[in-house]
Amino acid sequence: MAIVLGPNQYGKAENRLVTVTRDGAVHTIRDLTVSTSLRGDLADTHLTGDNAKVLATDTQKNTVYAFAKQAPVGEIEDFALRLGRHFVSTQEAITGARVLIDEHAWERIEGNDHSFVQGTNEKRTTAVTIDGERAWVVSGVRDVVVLKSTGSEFHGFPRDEYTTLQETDDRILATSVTARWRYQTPGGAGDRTTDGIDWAESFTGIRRLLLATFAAKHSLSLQQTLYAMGEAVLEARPEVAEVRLSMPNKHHFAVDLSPFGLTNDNEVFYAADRPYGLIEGAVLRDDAEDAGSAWYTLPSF
Ligand SMILES: O=c1[nH]c(=O)c2[nH]c(=O)[nH]c2[nH]1
Repeated sequence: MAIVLGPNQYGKAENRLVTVTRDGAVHTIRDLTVSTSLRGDLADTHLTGDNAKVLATDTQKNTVYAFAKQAPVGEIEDFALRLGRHFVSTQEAITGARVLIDEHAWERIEGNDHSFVQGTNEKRTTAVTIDGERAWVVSGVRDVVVLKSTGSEFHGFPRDEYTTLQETDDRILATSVTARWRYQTPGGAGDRTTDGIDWAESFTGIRRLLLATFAAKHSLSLQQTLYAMGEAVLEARPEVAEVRLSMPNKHHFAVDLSPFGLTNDNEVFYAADRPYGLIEGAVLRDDAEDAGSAWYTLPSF
């Protein structure tokens, strides 16, 4: 029996980066959380503590801030690709990189050039993986809290000795959507670029589709809604190979008001925060190109 080093990566997690761009008096801010991880020939540091091949996580952090100064950050996908390719092309021992970016939404306060409000906790995300010459881009959205007050049923499930849940043909359906979608590489599996995609337009279109489908789909289960949301994206967006969704069922229980001599016709609910059903799944094209390392170590999937 021998003990060997398994897969590993290392980097600086959750660098908080805020940029201000000035166009005269009008300021624009960007607010990102950037995590970098490097992979490669890193056995020495693990086995003997020889750090000759270890680009310090502190250096990785500094690179994030220096890059933000040297060129406009642009779309988070482009920024992540630039960072990942930089590490892989400048460090001989580093053969792969993973860059995660979450973008926090700020809205301008009406009528003011330099004041902003964080109106939602929602984040636009990307997870870029570089492996040698290849790049995968998995973008997404997190913490999109949605609720429909009708158009949701849940019945027909098995009843065993522990089942107490009542069947319902009208309930509140609420969830906090985490979605990630894997982009096809335009030239197929051998293509080293994903640079032909309009990331901002794609993000806006996909987000709109996810919300519109949640709203319009009459739901017999959150699982059915999840599949419909992924299917809608794949039907409309040829640039996407696969969609993965994680959707907690934020239960709303009708309160029993009978002790007070009152009826409750689906009007008064207790919004429970835990436990919650956790519904997760992937929807993909059956001819999707191989995912390679696109999802490897990604949180939640
Ligand atoms: O949409 C639902 N899916 C389930 O799997 C489930 N389980 C449960 O208790 N309620 C629900 N609702």
